[in-house]
This record gives sequence, C-alpha cells and structure tokens, in this order.
Amino acid sequence: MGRQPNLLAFPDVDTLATTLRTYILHAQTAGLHRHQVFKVAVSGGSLPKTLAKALLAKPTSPEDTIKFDKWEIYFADERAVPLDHEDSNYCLLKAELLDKIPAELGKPVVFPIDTDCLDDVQEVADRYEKLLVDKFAARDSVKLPIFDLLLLGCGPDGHTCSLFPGHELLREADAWVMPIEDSPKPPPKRITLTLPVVTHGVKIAFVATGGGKKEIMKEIFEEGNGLPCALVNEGGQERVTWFTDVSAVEGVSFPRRGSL
Ligand SMILES: O=C(O)[C@H](O)[C@@H](O)[C@H](O)[C@H](O)COP(=O)(O)O
Repeated sequence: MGRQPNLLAFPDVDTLATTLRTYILHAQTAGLHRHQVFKVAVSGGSLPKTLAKALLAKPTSPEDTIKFDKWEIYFADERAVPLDHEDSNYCLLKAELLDKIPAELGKPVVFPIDTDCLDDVQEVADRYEKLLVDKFAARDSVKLPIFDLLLLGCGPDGHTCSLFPGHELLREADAWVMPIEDSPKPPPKRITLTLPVVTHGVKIAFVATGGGKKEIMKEIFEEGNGLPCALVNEGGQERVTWFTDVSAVEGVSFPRRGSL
C-alpha cells in the first residue's frame, strides 16, 4: 500500500476549524521559509465559510498569527462570470473572508480571473495559466506551479475543483488551467486547475462536512472508482489531509485516521 492521505474527523465544524487553522499555520511557515510568500489556491462551495471560521479567530500567541500580508491567493476553480456575480468564487471568498480580515493582519494579494473575455472560456483559462507562469515558473523554475497549499471541497458526486467524474479533463496532462463548458454543477462555464497541478501541491487539504457527503466519502476511500477526489488521494498520498466531521465519515472504513 502506498503512503496514505490523512483522514481527520471532528465532532463539529468549530473543532474542525481550530485544527484547520493549526494546519494552515504550519503550511504558512513552510511556504515563507521556502520563498518568503505563502501561495494558496482555494475553491468555492462551503469552503470559504469554514476558512473564515479558521482564519479569523483571534490569535492566541505570536506564532498563532496568520500573516495575510504574505499570502498570495489563487483560485483552484472559478466560474466564468463577472467578479461581483453571485456565482463567482471570488465574490464568495471576498464576502466570507477577504472583507472581514482585520486591518492589523494585513491584506493578501488575491488573483481573480480576468473577466475581459468571459465569452471565451478557453481565453479565460489561458490568461489564468499565463498569470501562474508569471507568478510561479519565473521564480521557481518548475514545470508545474507548486502551491504551498490547496484548499479544496468535495462535491456529492466526488468532484473537486471543477474536475468532474468521468470528464475528459481528468486526463489533461499538459495544461495547468483548463476551461470547462459543460460542468454538471451550474454554472456550466468555468475554469479549473488540472489534476497534475492539484496533486503536486506541497500540501492538499479537503474540507468535507455533513451527512450529505457520507456515501461519496465511502466510495472515495473504500473503492476510489476513478473519482476526482480519489485521484487526488492517489496522486498526493500523504500530502493530502481531509478535514471532515463525524457525520461525513460515518461508516467509512479507512486504516489511517488520526491527528495532525
Ligand atoms: O466552484 C465550485 O463549484 C467549487 O469549487 C466546487 O468544487 C466545490 O468545492 C465543491 O462542489 C464542494 O462544494 P461544497 O463544499 O459546497 O459541498
């Protein structure tokens, strides 16, 4: 058996958020050590709300400080809509987290999609990839952008980012960012990081809570079935950590449950 992802189950979202904060702080320290900034990619869905719970809590010590002024925030996936549209992941993150960061913690640099070409999703994806080339490759001379941390959700069908089960995008091996025009979850037009980019993150965290995730969690962890989340588990192995609550993993048999 290869090296396993970590599966953590908490009694509720509040306790989950406390450990998620500790985990993010570790990743922040590692990122700052590596290149003086902390490069994070985030998804939409319920994640920004949980993130706000984790990150906006009062620091208990100098080591417990989120250094937002050193953060670069990218989008793991985004919908091809204007930034103030209710479907926009940027808009969601802004409302849930960015607008609530106290001034003394500093402001992250946030990289939304370019909305000048929304009619052409390929162009939106190409421009986002170009941004990543500028922000990552030049500095790190790597063939892939290596995020210090990807913070992802898991859909009830096992999708993550905008990588959906059985979709041809799962086989993309070259591009860093791809368009999708037939997303089964609305809205249909989106862009997404590709699987190789996701699985090459230094750390990859999933947040999945609620009884609605129980069936798919069982399938991801017990069978895999080529589900996007299972593919991230396989590619990222021990660099992947799942933050769940007990109702999301009820009945899931998995050998490695634990703590940070
Ligand atoms: O833009 C999106 O649609 C999201 O990025 C998507 O990948 C999300 O993370 C999952 O659907 C989980 O969503 P929930 O956390 O709301 O279940």
